[in-house]
Amino acid sequence: MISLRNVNRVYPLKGGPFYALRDINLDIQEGDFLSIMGPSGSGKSTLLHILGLHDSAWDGEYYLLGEPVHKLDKKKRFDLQKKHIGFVFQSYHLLDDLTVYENLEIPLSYRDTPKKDRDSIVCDALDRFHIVGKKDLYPNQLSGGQQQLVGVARALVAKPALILADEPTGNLHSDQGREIMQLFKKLNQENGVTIVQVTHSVENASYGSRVVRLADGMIVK
Ligand SMILES: Nc1ncnc2c1ncn2[C@@H]1O[C@H](COP(=O)(O)OP(=O)(O)OP(=O)(O)O)[C@@H](O)[C@H]1O
Repeated sequence: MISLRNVNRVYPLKGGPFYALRDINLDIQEGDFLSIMGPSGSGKSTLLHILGLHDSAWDGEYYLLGEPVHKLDKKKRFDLQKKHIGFVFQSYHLLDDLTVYENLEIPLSYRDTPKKDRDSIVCDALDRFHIVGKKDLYPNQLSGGQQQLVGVARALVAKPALILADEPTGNLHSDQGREIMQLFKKLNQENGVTIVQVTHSVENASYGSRVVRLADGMIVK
């Protein structure tokens, strides 16, 4: 599903070029549940942003679902992202001027889901995440943990083939955190959704099927 070849992410700093990622070669198969681990500053989030097509200032080759991302223009990358990727990023904020319900509807509108089908899909998601009572509230009327739950619900609502998660349980209570990890595991095992998560937590990594470790921007064995 994903193949990175000799990917570098370099920041031109005053003291000289800084390699946030150096010569990354990585293959991720459909149905993998991969955890990216490593010390702070090792390049985990940088890698996830490249995989998620949020960042384009890298060099090397990136194939996603057979598409050569390194050759695609901005519009094609955006289409690929909207169609196939769900994000659970702590920094990937909900839209503040939309209600919980409207936030959940967005990924469906990107995928041209007919309006008549959207309502039942959004209601199912609200139900599944126990946030039915919050549907008309705005993100700033929710606690941090509730916002994160809505973020997870939004990432999953359009059934993406690939889920990218950056510390997906960061703001959640341990029970809620376990619930999210179990849901990820279920989506992975029963629906074949490919998941890549960045985590510092050995417990969270144990839900996945393999770990890639980064150190100083390089994959270490
Ligand atoms: N805009 C930038 N300009 C310069 N250097 C940057 C920039 N963004 C990130 N870096 C550097 O790239 C390196 C990797 O950062 P990244 O956020 O990917 O680390 P991380 O492994 O996700 O860390 P953490 O676990 O603390 O979130 C860090 O040394 C960081 O300082």
